[in-house]
Amino acid sequence: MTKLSVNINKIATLRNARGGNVPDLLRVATDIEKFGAQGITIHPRPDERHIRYQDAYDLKPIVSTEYNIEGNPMDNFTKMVLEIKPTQVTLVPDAVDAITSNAGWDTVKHAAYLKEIISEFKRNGIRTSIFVDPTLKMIEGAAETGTDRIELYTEEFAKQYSLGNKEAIKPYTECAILANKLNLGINAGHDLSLENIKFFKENIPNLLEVSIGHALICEALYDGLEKVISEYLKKLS
Ligand SMILES: CC(=O)[C@@H](O)[C@H](O)COP(=O)(O)O
Ligand SMILES: NCC(=O)COP(=O)(O)O
Repeated sequence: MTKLSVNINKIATLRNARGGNVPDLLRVATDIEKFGAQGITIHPRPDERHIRYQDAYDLKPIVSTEYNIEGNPMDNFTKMVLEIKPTQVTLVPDAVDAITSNAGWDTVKHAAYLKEIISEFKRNGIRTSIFVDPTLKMIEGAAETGTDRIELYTEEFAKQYSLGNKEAIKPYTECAILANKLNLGINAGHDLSLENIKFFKENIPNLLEVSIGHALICEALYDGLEKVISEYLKKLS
């Protein structure tokens, strides 16, 4: 089974548009879990344009499934994660002003840095995952860092799949096979959707978790969160 972790960044975007507390992020997180999702993901960014650092703290006692916090491990992010101790931290090499995540780690170039920060999170009982492009060299490098898992960056797959190019799954499958050999757990995310998730899952051996936000919230505008989450769960079972 592959776990569904719902990224609630977009709920915070909507809330922040008016400055009040509608929609209530904590209530939505609770409902998402009630509807069967097995995790909640947030990706606070330095400008706090959607998830605020305070949200990350407020969600801790609310999330009863897996709590996944994503971000670039700059000092204030690392301090926050070490205080909150979520189930998992996913390290993403975002630029401060990135509109959204747009690249995985160079796990070879940043090996020493990643090793150090990963061991610090693991010492504190937090599972680690690092965001990577689907290239074998980056998977080998990831294994050297000591991370528990990788998160395959799926934007290119999603883009090609929507154009009808199913061959685009190939590098992801090859990386997953290697990751399995190297005992790395496999997560995936970015632009996954109801349209592409089943095919992606079927081609990735031992896919442990997907984090999905943008498409899922957009789909929920039409069909509602409960129905959409149950459709994802069916496709991931
Ligand atoms: C790590 C990743 O793939 C991103 O999709 C991210 O978590 C979403 O962030 P935004 O909601 O800020 O685009
Ligand atoms: N890690 C990916 C994530 O949390 C959600 O990405 P997206 O579905 O908003 O593209």
